[in-house]
Amino acid sequence: MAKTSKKSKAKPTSSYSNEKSPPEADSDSPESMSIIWLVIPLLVAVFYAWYLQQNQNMPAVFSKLFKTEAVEESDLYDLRMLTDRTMFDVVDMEGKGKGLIAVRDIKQGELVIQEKPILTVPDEDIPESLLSPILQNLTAGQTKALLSLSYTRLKAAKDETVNLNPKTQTLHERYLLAEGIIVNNGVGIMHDGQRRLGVFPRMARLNHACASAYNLAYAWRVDEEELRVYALKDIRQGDELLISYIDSRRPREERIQKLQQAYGFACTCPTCSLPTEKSEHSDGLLTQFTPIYTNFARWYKGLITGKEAIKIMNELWQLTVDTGYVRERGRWAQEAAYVATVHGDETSARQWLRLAIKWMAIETGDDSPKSSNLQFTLDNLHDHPELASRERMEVGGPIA
Ligand SMILES: C[S@@+](CC[C@H](N)C(=O)[O-])C[C@H]1O[C@@H](n2cnc3c(N)ncnc32)[C@H](O)[C@@H]1O
Repeated sequence: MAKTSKKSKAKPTSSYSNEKSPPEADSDSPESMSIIWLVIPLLVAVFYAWYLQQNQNMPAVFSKLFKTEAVEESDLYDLRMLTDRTMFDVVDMEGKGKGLIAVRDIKQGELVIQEKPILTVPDEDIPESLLSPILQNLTAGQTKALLSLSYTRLKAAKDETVNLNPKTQTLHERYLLAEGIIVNNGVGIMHDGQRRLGVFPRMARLNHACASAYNLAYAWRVDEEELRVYALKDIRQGDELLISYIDSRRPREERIQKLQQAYGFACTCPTCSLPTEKSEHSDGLLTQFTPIYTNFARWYKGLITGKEAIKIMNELWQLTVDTGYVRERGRWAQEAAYVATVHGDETSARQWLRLAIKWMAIETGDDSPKSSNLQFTLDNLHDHPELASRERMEVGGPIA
């Protein structure tokens, strides 16, 4: 290459006709050396760019230069494309693999992720006969997205070694790898009235935190068949985006055991990392949720009055303040509104309904069926079929 370019280079014409042309420069001449010094860095740059491309680390703007038609489709699920980087980025987190970090402040109730599953399977044991055909029907991009996700266990036989290289593995090995990934990343959803596990490549990068430490809530939209993830709290730029994989209203030891069992990791979230005394205090509060709610629920059986039920609901609400666990507020306010409605206390019912609408919108979006139903109830309270259907009583509104 160096020689060709040198030969084609225009030489200065001599003004003396009898002057001989200088001999061709050989490869050790200063001219050819300078070209080599240009070519080597160029080759290194091209190789480095190729390497970044292969390892999904290349900034999106440069990656476009290297795209072929085949890569275009798979890039739909490529990590770079999964985030527009205006809200969050995918980064390596110490001890947790990858995770999502807010690249700007995110307001409580903001929609963070909206995503359709790349595959769904029944929420039970996933046999090879069921999964293999599903895997074969995935596009190249979906396969790439699926196989890039994390797993902690593979269903391989005791002495079986599994080739993890997607390019050379057998269909059986592909099944084992995909099964492990689905178990680790699948999200429970409803489809045609059946409980299934869906894989959502963006959502799958969200790490877990317990109790007050997570800042996102997710909701499945049955009609749209897509997952929505909302900010449960205001999130600051640089904070990790976190959801809860389990019901974390239980003592630390139980939470850690459950996460280890189901997802194969020892939780190191801020709630699980509290010093012993603080952790015991936190456990004491978290374990009060269930008995307090059970006490409230006695109203449904007529075992306590509406006034007593609302008093208990206010205790429950106070517990959400004390623990920072706010995940169920929408539903609990809705239940309190129902108590007030049934006892004909319209003023309290409206107060609870407004609170329920606020929290349901934060948790599931203001256009969700749950939010719309609550708004409908508020707008049509007079026509509620159960209005004042039990003894009329001033039950009381929210104290918070
Ligand atoms: C659904 S994936 C989350 C994204 C994952 N970190 C990745 O790199 O793709 C679940 C896995 O993330 C890791 N993980 C999630 N939350 C964690 C936590 N609080 N502490 C330690 N590891 C965690 C565990 O390896 C877990 O099996």
